Amino acid sequence: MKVTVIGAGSWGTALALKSLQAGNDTILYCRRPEHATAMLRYRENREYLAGVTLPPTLKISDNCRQAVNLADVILIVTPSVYVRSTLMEIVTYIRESATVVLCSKGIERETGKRLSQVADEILDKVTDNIAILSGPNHAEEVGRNLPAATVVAARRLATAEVVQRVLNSGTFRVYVNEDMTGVELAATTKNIIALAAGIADGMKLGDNAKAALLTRGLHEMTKLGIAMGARRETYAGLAGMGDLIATCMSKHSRNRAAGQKLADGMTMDDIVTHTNMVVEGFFAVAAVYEKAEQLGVELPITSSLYDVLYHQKAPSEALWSLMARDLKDEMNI
Ligand SMILES: NC(=O)C1=CN([C@@H]2O[C@H](COP(=O)(O)OP(=O)(O)OC[C@H]3O[C@@H](n4cnc5c(N)ncnc54)[C@H](O)[C@@H]3O)[C@@H](O)[C@H]2O)C=CC1
Ligand SMILES: O=C(CO)COP(=O)(O)O
Repeated sequence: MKVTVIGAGSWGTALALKSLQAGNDTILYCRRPEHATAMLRYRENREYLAGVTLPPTLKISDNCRQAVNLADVILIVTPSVYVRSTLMEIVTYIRESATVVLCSKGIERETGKRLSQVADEILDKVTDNIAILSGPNHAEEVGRNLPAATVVAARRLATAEVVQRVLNSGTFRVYVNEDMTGVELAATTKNIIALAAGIADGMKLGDNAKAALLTRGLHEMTKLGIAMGARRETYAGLAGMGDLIATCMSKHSRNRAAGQKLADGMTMDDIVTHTNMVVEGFFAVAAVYEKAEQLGVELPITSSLYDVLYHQKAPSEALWSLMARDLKDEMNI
């Protein structure tokens, strides 16, 4: 198959390598010509995935039309805030009925739409073969060929199965799932819990507190998912519990690291200024908080983070407010 990856950040680069390994003719499209030139010169993405060699068979291009025009499968791997503008840019070049796979983790803040809904809106006349890819997948490990599993969701199983066959290889096991809503929302909300996990690490709250946070975090993720039409079981899968564990425990997670910096007293603006990498949780907290308010769903951890990020509440104060909430039945949704 001809596969084009849009977005040469760390995850786009790792996915392009997986596609190549699975035997596809693969192009990594890069928006900035100077970044494409550097990757071609060094055969390495020094800016976002240093230390991983890009084989000569991986095509690197800064020509959007050429990269998109002939592709059977297009992976969109930009930060979620750029998914709409990226789709608007490529829509005129996409082949009819091509498969478009959204690999970003987030929802659109302005509209509260899931990324697949944004894609439906923009690609309406071109293709309805739209899929979502998510799972416990840090680019630093996938790019170094360590074994990993992921899940692809689509409205029609056949669409997800195309992507499964295209990306599966000996080191990257691809599952399918028909619950697009659940996979997308789990991918978005686990980043919020990872920020909180980073705060817990930064405050040295211990393993018991972190385990409680992940468990109640998964409950909160599931609660929002069910309110928005997701299946509960998806949250026990790779995109739910799997990615929650990977992101909350990993030294690679930018969201967890950002939480740790919040606990050390840095503000969200300071953190964003000091990194070229995306911290999706920052966008997700605001987008999910607003969505939950509209739906009347109570999300205590998300609301606490909203106060920390947007109302300068001290993380310690947010923690003690969470501990002092009304007593509950664990299983109440
Ligand atoms: N890094 C990882 O391990 C994983 C990341 N993801 C998701 O993939 C998405 C992309 O993340 P990363 O590859 O980590 O990004 P990154 O933080 O490594 O790189 C930032 C990316 O943003 C792009 N960018 C900056 N300004 C842009 C604009 N105006 N328009 C389009 N693109 C622009 C850059 O070219 C670069 O590709 C995110 O939604 C992230 O949550 C998902 C799984 C794993
Ligand atoms: O989604 C990811 C791992 O599955 C990447 O997480 P971070 O953005 O926190 O690094």
